[in-house]
Amino acid sequence: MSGLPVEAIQALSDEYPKPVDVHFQYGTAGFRTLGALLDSVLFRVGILAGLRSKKLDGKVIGVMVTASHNPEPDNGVKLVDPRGEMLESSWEAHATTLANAPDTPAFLSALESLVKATKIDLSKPARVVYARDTRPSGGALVFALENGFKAIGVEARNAGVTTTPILHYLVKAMNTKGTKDEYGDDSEEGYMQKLSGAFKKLVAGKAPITPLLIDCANGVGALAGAVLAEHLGETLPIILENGATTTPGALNDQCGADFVKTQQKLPPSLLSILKPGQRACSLDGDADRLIYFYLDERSQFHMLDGDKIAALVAAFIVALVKAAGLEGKINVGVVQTAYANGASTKYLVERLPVKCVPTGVKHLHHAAEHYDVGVYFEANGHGTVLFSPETQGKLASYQPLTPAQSTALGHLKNLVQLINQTVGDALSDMLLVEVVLAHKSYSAEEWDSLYSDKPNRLVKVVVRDRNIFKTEDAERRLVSPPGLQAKIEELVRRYNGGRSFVRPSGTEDVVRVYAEATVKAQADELAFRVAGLVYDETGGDPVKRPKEFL
Ligand SMILES: CC(=O)N[C@H]1[C@@H](OP(=O)(O)O)O[C@H](CO)[C@@H](O)[C@@H]1O
Ligand SMILES: [Mg+2]
Repeated sequence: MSGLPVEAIQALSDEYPKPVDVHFQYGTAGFRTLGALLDSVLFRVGILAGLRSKKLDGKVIGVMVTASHNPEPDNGVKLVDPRGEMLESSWEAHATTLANAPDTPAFLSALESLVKATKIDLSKPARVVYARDTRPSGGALVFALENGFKAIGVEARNAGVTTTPILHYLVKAMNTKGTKDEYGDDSEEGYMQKLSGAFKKLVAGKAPITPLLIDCANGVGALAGAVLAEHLGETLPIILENGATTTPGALNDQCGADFVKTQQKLPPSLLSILKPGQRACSLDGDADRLIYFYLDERSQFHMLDGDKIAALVAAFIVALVKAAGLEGKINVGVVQTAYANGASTKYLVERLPVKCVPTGVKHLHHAAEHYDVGVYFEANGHGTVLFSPETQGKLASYQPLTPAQSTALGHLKNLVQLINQTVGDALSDMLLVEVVLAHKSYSAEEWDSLYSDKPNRLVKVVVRDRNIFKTEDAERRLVSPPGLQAKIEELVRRYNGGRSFVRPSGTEDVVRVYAEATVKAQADELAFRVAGLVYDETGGDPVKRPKEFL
């Protein structure tokens, strides 16, 4: 026997039976499904988090209970590793195995195997910090999680109802506390002070900033946003809309970053509120995604997505590095996915190194770590800027030669404080955007004019088995089913400025088709042609063929 507290686990585990006929999978976003199905998963994740901490010598592990931009009845849970990054991938498989054990004896034996296989010393301490978003199912799920902690013996800290990025911040702050690399005070107040303090220094002496409207997706971003607004005071006047509400079903409904990005339109609740020319942004349900937008003088809606944020920010940092006299000593690079708008990629490659990686924050984050300063954003608004430890060291020891160099160096150092180094963070990214706009005296419209988005269309195709779809070249080409890629290319050639790719979703049981063309109607047509091709070539039922497919 490995020394697991079998009796304690057994007694509690019987209270959380695994629902039959449900297969759980720890995917890119952790476990995510209907909140009502997740009790057993949360209990088991409580134990898993304890074991992960023991494995890492008692370092603090984070647990976040959220389903992000999903509809309100969904919920989910993901683990955060000690530096504030996402769970190591080999443990994703362990999580899946534990969650699917059919009953308590099977669960116990899966635990025994895990402890043995990963050589966990159970006498080590276990420390975890956990939080949840505003979903109604969150309270009961946290209770199940806490029972998991109890069963294995975890020193657990409840961070309450907060954003995903704040939870990541807390994990890193707790693990670096008292060291020379202390990330910040390990409290929400510490997070607020760190961000607002850096922001105030960065905009000192700039023209007053006009009010920014924030659509909080009726979620937890409203709570953190209100605290942040107090810290910022007049330096950034904030108007919070779609705040945390108890209205059932309101979360992410007709609002939030995912709504704006996928619908490419204004949340209806802002129709009578947003004025032409005013800057606005949307957060998602756990405040780790950010999309900006504005109405022009004809009240036309314009969206500034993750690609536009990357372009704005990367160019700004490159200019600062140059102004500080660090050109050639600190290299800035950008990481995107195939979903990045072709116009953004064109804009960026003319200015700095750009890498394309498979979808999923994990891939972007790791690739960004290879640059001195790595800017990464998914088109959907999730991203951040990473300053490597060596770069931070260089900034600390560098001796500027002129006052102008000294000013630029100061800005770079403050950016390191402003930008969440653990994960994409809508509030931190929003402050970053506001800093750049203030420095460049840009309106939203001027920012938008850096480049014009190519018209594009994203379509979902329900197929018999999405596992037959295999890709290469950062998901831009299909290698399986055989022959399909050549047919897609044949279609793409017929469209002016055409680009299209097909990949299986990692979060939904669908295949996604993306298409771009010079003209919007052509982008739509190409997307629906490729969708039709994919459907027909993989045995889609002609009777159920969606009528918009061409
Ligand atoms: C086209 C798209 O937006 N895909 C999203 C979506 O992944 P899929 O694998 O495409 O389902 O969810 C991921 C997790 O939230 C996010 O990282 C990604 O950008
Ligand atoms: Mg999110």
